[in-house]
Amino acid sequence: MALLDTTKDTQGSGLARVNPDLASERLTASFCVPSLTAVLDGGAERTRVRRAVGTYLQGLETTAVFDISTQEFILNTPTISAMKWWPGDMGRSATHTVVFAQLYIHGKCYGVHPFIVQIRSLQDHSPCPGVIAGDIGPKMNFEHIDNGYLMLKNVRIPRENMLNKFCEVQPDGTYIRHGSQQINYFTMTSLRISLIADEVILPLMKACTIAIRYSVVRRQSKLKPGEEEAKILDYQTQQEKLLPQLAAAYAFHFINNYLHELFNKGYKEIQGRNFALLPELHALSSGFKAMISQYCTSGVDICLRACGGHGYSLLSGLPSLYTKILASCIYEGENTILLLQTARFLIKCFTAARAGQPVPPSVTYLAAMKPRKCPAKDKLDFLSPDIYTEAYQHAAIRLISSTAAKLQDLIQSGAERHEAWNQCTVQLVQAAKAHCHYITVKNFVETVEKLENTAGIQNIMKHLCDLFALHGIFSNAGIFLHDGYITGAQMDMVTASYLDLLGIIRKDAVPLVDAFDFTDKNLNSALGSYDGQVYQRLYEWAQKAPTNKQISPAYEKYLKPLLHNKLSKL
Ligand SMILES: CCCCCCC/C=C/C(=O)SCCNC(=O)CCNC(=O)[C@H](O)C(C)(C)COP(=O)(O)OP(=O)(O)OC[C@H]1O[C@@H](n2cnc3c(N)ncnc32)[C@H](O)[C@@H]1OP(=O)(O)O
Ligand SMILES: Cc1cc2nc3c(=O)[nH]c(=O)nc-3n(C[C@H](O)[C@H](O)[C@H](O)COP(=O)(O)OP(=O)(O)OC[C@H]3O[C@@H](n4cnc5c(N)ncnc54)[C@H](O)[C@@H]3O)c2cc1C
Repeated sequence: MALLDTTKDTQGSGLARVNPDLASERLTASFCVPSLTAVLDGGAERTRVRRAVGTYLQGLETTAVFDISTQEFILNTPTISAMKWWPGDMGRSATHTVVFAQLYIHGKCYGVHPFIVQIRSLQDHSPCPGVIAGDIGPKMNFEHIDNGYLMLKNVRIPRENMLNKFCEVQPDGTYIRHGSQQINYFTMTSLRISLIADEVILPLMKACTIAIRYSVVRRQSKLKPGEEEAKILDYQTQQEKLLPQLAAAYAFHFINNYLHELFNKGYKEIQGRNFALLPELHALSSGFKAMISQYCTSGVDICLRACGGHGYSLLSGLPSLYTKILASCIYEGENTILLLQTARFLIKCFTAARAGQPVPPSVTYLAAMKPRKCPAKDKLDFLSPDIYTEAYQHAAIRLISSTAAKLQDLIQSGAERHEAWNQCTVQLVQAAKAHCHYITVKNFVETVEKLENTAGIQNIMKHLCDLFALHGIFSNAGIFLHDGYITGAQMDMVTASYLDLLGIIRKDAVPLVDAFDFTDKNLNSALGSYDGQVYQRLYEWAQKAPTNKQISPAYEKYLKPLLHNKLSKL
């Protein structure tokens, strides 16, 4: 299946002529767009689940008390502050929902478990007895989804309504668990991974497509006196805004494939009741959901600003991409919380690795004692994947090990573990990000190596990989300079190679976004259509605004009297 429908939808717009700027960009491509699209299409399958939970799961206050006499659970939400807020489709549509609640049997709490609860009548859609549910009101975006609130008052559900694949309550109240407690959180892991492609990477790909196509149509000022106005993408600063975002979109597409592979493997194991992969899967899905959503959200923001005034128009399609993707930094686990989960795993693995114990594959590098200095001698050395991958690995190890040492020191000087942890959280977040950045670069390099049979594609992907890696070093220079692993002189080499790459990738920028294969309908942007007819489309779409179809109501009431001198001059 293609990433998206492949037909370019220029029909219906009445604007079939392709802008010559875009046509020339495509003619000079260094690779074949359909071949690259085919490479991108090798992505993993996606699933989508919806259900209801919030940040501090352990602290959930809604209870499900087992009543042996009736073989039912009785669900209660004790206070307004404990009310569930946000679940999608629950405000006005859903008849049933999965509620996470603390399970109580004979007065003993067994922790958070999922229960199917009917919330509305199947006859007239009215709330079931004891159910208080409604829509949470206006939001920044997501107006198409009725996010809801829910409170339960003595709602009774049959024993069978507890989702019992891994835990069950028998009729006599005996509680049986078939796996780890954490398996109850698995739907979150699954959703975190499955939303990355559609809700996070795709919006960045769309934003890049819009901004890059627009940037070869938009001409402003002159690069050389006497010449015509330059395409804005020919300015180095514009390239430096957009091309790293493009490289990131590719990097994340490939890491998404990596995550899906890991997930499929883990899922298979879990079906066979082997939960060993769960901690690594949780750490990687949390870290990558956070890192990618943060990166892509600022990427979309950069694309919007890079389009100047027209970017701010809703007709560009960019504002709605931004307000939607921003939510991905919050839902399905707020990003800081998730990075701290990754950090928790990293600290444990670091301690184990340094003690010579086995650790999961993604963190075996923590056992390595690495050279203290970057061996690069000139700027071309920084186009060597070994050189920059080592630099990322070194930075991740340094941040993880120094934070582990700080944590240890605080505890040894008498701080309680939770207090020491809180005093390290800023650095823990930084360490988790460095780990994810390192894995992303390493995975990009490995993906490029595997493209050996398609030399043209491999070549351009290598440039993008180099750009992604060097952009990360250039824009986080302090992390690499901190302990002298990279020197100031070497950082100048990084900068030089990084800037060279912008010029190289610039000529392939349009075909690189064409390869994402979005239809015009899908982009819904006056700036980003395939044919590049930006100004005609903007004009046409602006005409359709209701405000252009009627005389301003303010005219009769205010303007006309003013213009006809009938209002007081005071
Ligand atoms: C078209 C539109 C599409 C958009 C759709 C948007 C849909 C959005 C849906 C939602 O937002 S649903 C709500 C999502 N809510 C969350 O994600 C809540 C976030 N909170 C949590 O995930 C957890 O509670 C927590 C904060 C990670 C837990 O922290 P805490 O430290 O309190 O841990 P415990 O609960 O005690 O867990 C201890 C133990 O378990 C490990 N663990 C936590 N989560 C998982 C997991 N998913 N898988 C495996 N293991 C997990 C945790 O790391 C601890 O491990 P140890 O260190 O003790 O070994
Ligand atoms: C568009 C959208 C759709 C949603 N859809 C659903 C849905 O379908 N189902 C559903 O159940 N929920 C849904 N949610 C809710 C969402 O899952 C939560 O909003 C999210 O998990 C964050 O939790 P919170 O709102 O309690 O934030 P909080 O936890 O209150 O976070 C606020 C701030 O406190 C910080 N913070 C909190 N705890 C800690 C800590 N321990 N250490 C350090 N800092 C901390 C956070 O980093 C953040 O900066 C949706 C939310 C949105 C925006």
